[in-house]
Amino acid sequence: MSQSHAPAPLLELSGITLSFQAVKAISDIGFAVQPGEICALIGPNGAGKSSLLNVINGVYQPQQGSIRFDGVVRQRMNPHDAARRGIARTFQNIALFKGMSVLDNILTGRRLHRRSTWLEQALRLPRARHDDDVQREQAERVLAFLRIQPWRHTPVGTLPYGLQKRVELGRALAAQPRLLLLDEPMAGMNAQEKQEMSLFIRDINRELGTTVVLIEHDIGVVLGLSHHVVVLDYGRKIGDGSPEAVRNDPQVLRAYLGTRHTAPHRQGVPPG
Ligand SMILES: Nc1ncnc2c1ncn2[C@@H]1O[C@H](COP(=O)(O)OP(=O)(O)OP(=O)(O)O)[C@@H](O)[C@H]1O
Repeated sequence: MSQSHAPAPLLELSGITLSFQAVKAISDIGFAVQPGEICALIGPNGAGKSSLLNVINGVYQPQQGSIRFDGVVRQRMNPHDAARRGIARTFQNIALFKGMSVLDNILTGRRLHRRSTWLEQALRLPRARHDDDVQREQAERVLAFLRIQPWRHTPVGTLPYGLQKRVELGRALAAQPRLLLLDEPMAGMNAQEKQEMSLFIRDINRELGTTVVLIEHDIGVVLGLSHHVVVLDYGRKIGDGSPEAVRNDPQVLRAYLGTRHTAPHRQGVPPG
């Protein structure tokens, strides 16, 4: 007798509830992210999207619920543990070292992969020098992948906004994550920059096999890029499915798509 087994989700949230004193940011939310998918979290301002990313990478501890990542269930995890287990993220407001070069910012994403001790580094021992070479080589790969080599020695703060967002993506990518959390990676970009960023995210997903959870307000981008969409409204999940299913869900249309944000088909990347 043959049995078919669906692959285990890489990430599974169940019953997540998070309150900030009187404000219930997230109420009883559960969903699963399959390995290799791009999952978009959408919803109006204040719906709880960023809070949910902060729960996934351990910045916030939910009062209820559990998170299973890569088969291990946990109630509590700090961002350092999350990073060690393969979860990297970018932030809504760029969080780079503005005075440092692009390369040095990317290298900060390699911190967890260093094998030499601080003493070996301070004494410039051969092991530390070898470690530097390895990290630098990996950083150069990221620069090439995101086509930001021409700016490798440029201080990040002097770059245009769209490039800074790309460097932030690069720093997260340098950690070689299994799960990449992107908080509004295209916020504030013009149509061409959004298109470029969408294509980089797609390449990361397809070529490197990285699973992605992203928050995005531009519905055209979301529908063109993602395999799976989760819709939040007032801290509750009101939709969960393929982009086609979600786009036709009357409850979602009522709460979100038809009213407060860009209509479908207006912008975004062409279908894959
Ligand atoms: N640190 C905090 N302290 C108190 N309340 C918070 C905190 N963070 C978020 N909230 C509240 O939780 C709710 C959800 O906020 P959250 O930022 O997660 O929403 P969002 O969907 O990401 O919104 P946006 O699209 O505007 O970024 C909001 O009512 C917000 O005011």
